[in-house]
Amino acid sequence: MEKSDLRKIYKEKRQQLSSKDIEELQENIYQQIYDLEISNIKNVHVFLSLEKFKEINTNPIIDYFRSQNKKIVVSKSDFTNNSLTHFYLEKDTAIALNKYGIPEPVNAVQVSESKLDLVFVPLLISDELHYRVGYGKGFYDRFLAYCRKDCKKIGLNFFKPIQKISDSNEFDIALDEVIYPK
Ligand SMILES: Nc1nc2c(c(=O)[nH]1)N(C=O)[C@@H](CNc1ccc(C(=O)N[C@@H](CCC(=O)O)C(=O)O)cc1)CN2
Ligand SMILES: Nc1ncnc2c1ncn2[C@@H]1O[C@H](COP(=O)(O)OP(=O)(O)OP(=O)(O)O)[C@@H](O)[C@H]1O
Repeated sequence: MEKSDLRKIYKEKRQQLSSKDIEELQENIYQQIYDLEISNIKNVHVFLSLEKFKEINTNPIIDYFRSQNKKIVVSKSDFTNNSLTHFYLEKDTAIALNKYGIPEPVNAVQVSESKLDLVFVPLLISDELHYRVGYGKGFYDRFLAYCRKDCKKIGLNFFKPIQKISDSNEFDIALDEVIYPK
């Protein structure tokens, strides 16, 4: 199936999840994250959840990596050119919602993509080759292209990958792994 159809279907499927469904699915995903081997990781990039799209709550993920003495990095989105810039999220960093409802850091220290060791990637659906469909603006394809080759890219989703996204293209960067409830 094509990205545009998949985007519609999985946006809708996510909206249909109840709070109870989400709590259970999230817990399963968190447990898999706590089992990751992270001894060589210093800087972890995490997305700050968009409530209107019922994304997984990443706050427990942030708390976990902080408890393991890892530094957290989050992004600000520029919708004029669909690019992301990245900042350290300290315990006292202020967060504000941008006009799309995405939480973003205020007055934080900028970080280059080359410093990132692990990136958690939001997605609507992925396939068995670990390609993904997002909200369709190409933010993450552009961002991941700047990351180091050995930076680990892990997708998070409530839904099991499908067999194949038929129109993946040369810009699409395959993830190393996708965590979904098992
Ligand atoms: N938490 C989180 N942050 C993220 C992403 C994400 O998937 N999740 N993104 C992943 O790439 C980028 C943001 N992508 C977004 C794309 C569209 C809309 C949005 O509100 N779209 C409106 C229509 C907007 C318009 O074009 O005018 C909509 O769908 O209603 C929000 C975020 C960067 N930050
Ligand atoms: N590195 C890039 N350079 C230039 N254009 C790009 C790049 N990556 C993606 N694009 C373009 O961005 C648009 C959206 O890409 P795509 O449909 O793959 O988005 P998506 O992965 O679903 O969205 P997102 O990454 O925002 O969650 C496409 O037209 C694609 O060609």
